[in-house]
Amino acid sequence: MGLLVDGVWQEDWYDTERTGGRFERPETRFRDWVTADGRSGFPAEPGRYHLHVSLACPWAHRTLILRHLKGLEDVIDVSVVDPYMGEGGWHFSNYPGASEDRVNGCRYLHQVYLKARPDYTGRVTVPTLWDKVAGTIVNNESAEIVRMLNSAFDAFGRADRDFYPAALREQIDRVNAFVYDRINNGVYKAGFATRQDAYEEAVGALFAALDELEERLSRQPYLAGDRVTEADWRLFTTLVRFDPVYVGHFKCNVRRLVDYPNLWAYTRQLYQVERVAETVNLDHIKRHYFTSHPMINPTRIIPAGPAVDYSIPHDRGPVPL
Ligand SMILES: N[C@@H](CCC(=O)N[C@@H](CS)C(=O)NCC(=O)O)C(=O)O
Repeated sequence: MGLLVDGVWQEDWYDTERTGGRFERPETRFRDWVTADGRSGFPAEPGRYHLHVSLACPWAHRTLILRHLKGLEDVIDVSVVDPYMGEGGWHFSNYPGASEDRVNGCRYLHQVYLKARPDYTGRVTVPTLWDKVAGTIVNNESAEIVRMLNSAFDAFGRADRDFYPAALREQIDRVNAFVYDRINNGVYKAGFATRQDAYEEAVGALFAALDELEERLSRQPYLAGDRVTEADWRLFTTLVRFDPVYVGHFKCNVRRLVDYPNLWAYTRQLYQVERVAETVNLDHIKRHYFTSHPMINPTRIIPAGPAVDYSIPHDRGPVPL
């Protein structure tokens, strides 16, 4: 666990002392865009871009789901890091489900960052979108990568599927902001808090938000209305980790996902969409969280349960894509 400072790797965790025990997520640094017309300098082309992901990571998981649903598996290839993030940070290995770095042959993800920017200062995170032609990271912000996958590669993928439709953008942006702050990042704010009041603030906001969405999903099928959008996939990757990891490891235990009838059925509904289940690797998910945060789980023991069956039928109907 650590970060790069002026191109040098340092073992260091987030300094929550500075922020009253609160976890504050730093801004991501690589923010260029792949576009269909290439005016950004990064034209969409099959085989040119590569994703470095962790199957454990909810942010990277969003990009894998969009890549799959947009039919881009043969257009954008992927390298998968080992679930254990220890000294040196994320690394590539032959652990089942992980891979080598298929583009640069690096052992550590931080070496990929250094190839892009030799004097880089900042965290070394997944996902990253790598450009093989320019030899650099285009973007390492999942929310933006998801948007690129949704439209920039339409000449090569499922242009008929749109998860950010113009008519719903305002609703999507609004619900994304709420879900990001209170739920996606909310579980991290609870889990990485180092003071009681910071934890209580985060966990209270998290469960108030889940209660609100539980009620919303009793009235409408998806977060932005009648059709599934990126907002749903962004929430899904946190919900699918909730009972196996966040309830215990991040102390988000006021209620479990399975205690929310609508959210639980909705999670199963999204899980059961064509081959989305293949993007969910519970071994990587549990192994990563329980072994990589020794300040939370110093024994690194991975709990045996809970048994959560996402394939149980639900009554919310098939998802129109
Ligand atoms: N804002 C980024 C966050 C990505 C992120 O924090 N990924 C985590 C894994 S779940 C990571 O790589 N953490 C390593 C670190 O913070 O050192 C995004 O959405 O892409």
